[in-house]
Amino acid sequence: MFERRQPIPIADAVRKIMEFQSHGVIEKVLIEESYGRFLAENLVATCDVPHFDRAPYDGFAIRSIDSREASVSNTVEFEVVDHIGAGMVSQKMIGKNQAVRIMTGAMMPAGTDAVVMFEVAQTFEKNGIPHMSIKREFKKGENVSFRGEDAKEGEVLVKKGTLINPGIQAMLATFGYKHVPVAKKPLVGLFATGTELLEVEEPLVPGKIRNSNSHMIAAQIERAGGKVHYFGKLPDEFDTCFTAVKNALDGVDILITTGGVSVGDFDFLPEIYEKLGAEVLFNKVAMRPGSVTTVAQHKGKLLFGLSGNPSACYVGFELFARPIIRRLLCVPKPHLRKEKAELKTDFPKANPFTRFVRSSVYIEDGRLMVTPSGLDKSNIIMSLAGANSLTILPGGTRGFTSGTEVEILMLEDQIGSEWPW
Ligand SMILES: Nc1nc2c(c(=O)[nH]1)N[C@H]1C(S)=C(S)[C@@H](COP(=O)(O)OP(=O)(O)OC[C@H]3O[C@@H](n4cnc5c(N)ncnc54)[C@H](O)[C@@H]3O)O[C@H]1N2
Ligand code: MOO
Ligand SMILES: [Mg+2]
Repeated sequence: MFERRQPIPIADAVRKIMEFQSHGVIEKVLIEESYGRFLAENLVATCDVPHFDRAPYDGFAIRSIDSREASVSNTVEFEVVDHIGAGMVSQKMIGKNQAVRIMTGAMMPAGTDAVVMFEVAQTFEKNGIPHMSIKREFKKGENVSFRGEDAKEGEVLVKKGTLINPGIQAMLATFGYKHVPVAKKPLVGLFATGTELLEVEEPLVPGKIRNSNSHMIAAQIERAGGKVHYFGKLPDEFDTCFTAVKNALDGVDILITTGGVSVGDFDFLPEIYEKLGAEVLFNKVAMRPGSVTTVAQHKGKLLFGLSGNPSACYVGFELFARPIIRRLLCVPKPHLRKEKAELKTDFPKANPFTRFVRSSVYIEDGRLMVTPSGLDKSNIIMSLAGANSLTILPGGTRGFTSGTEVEILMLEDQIGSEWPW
C-alpha cells in the first residue's frame, strides 16, 4: 500500500519539535573537565576581583599627598621602610615621606594610595637606610589596581547556556568553582538501517556500500554538544529493527535512526513507529534535501528518522535534531545561526521546495561570501566535507545568479539563532 505524504513547511516541522517539552539537566563536573561544556547556571562573581587594592607595577608604594611638592626642580625623598612581593602583606602603617618597595600583584600597604614605578624613581642610601626620590607629583590612586575593578561580588558575568571557553575557565578558577554546574550532555542513541551497509573495515562487494551515516551523525551529535550511544547497524528486516528500536529507547534521551523512512518496500521506520504506538509529528517536509525526515514521539522521547541519503541525513540532523540537543544543553538560541551572504556562483537549478545547499562561507573584504561546497544532490557525500554552512534557497524559483544576497545557516557557530524561520 503506497501512502502519499503531505509535506509541511519547515517552520511548522521545527515548531512541532520545539513544542515538545524538554529542558536541560544539571550535573557538576570538576573544573578540569568543564572546558567545552555548557554552563547550566549563571556564573556569578563570588568575590570582588581583585579582592584587595594592589600594585600593578614593580616600584614604590607611597602616600600621594607626600608627592605634592615634587617637580623637576624639587626632588622629594622617601625613606623605604618595607619590602614586599606578591602574596606578602606589609605590617607597617606608612607615615609621612615613607615608602614601601613593592612588586606587581602585592597588596597596597596601609596608608599608601599610589605607586611609583622603578623607572621614575632614584634609589640611594642615607645612613645605611634605603631611600628613593621622585621629581613629579603622583595623584591619589595613580598606578593602583583597585579592589573590584575586574569584577564586583554578586555580578552575573556569564549567562547560563554559554559554552565554556578558556576565558570562562579562568573565571571559574578565580571564583573558586572547583565543581562546575554544567548541562548534562543529552545521550543520543544512534542506529543505521540498511541491508546494504558494510562496516568501515569491510571490503567492497557488488551492491553494498560502507556505512558512512553513523560516523557522520555521531560527529554531528558531538559537534552539537551531545553524547553518542551508537547501537550499530541493522538490516532492513522489520522484526529485527522493531525490537532493536524498542529496546534502545529506555536507555537514551533521544533516538536517531538513519535510512528506511521513505516509501520503499524495505523502508520500515513508518511501520515501526506505528507498532510502537509512537505519535508521528511529521513525515514529509517541504525542503530539499531531507524531505522524508520523519519525527515521532513515544513516551516523552523524540525519535528522529533521518533519511538514508547522506546529504539529506546531514541536513535533517542540523535542522531538526540539533536544536533539541542545544535546548537540553540550556543554550538560549538553539537553532543554527542565520546570516546574510553574497552568493559567489550561479545556482541554476529550479527549486520547487526550499533548498539547503551545502556551502562554504568565507570572508572577503569584511563581507560574507558563500559558494556551494560540491554537488547538490541528496545522495552526495563529498560536498559535506567543505560545508561550514547551508545556503537557504527559497522554493518556487528558477534558480539564483551570482551576486544575489542569500541567507545562510552557519554550521560551526556557537551562538545560534533564537528562531531562523
Ligand atoms: N517513490 C519515492 N521514492 C523516494 C522518495 C519519494 O518521495 N518517493 N524520496 C526520495 C528521497 S527524497 C530520499 S532522501 C530517499 C530517502 O530514503 P530512505 O530515508 O528511505 O533511506 P534508504 O532507502 O534506507 O536509503 C537511501 C539511500 O541512502 C543510502 N544509505 C542508507 N543508509 C546509509 C548509510 N548509513 N551510509 C551511507 N549511505 C546510506 C542507501 O544505500 C540509499 O542509496 O528516498 C527517495 N526515494
Ligand atoms: O529527503 Mo530527499 O533528500 O529530499 O532527496
Ligand atoms: Mg528508502
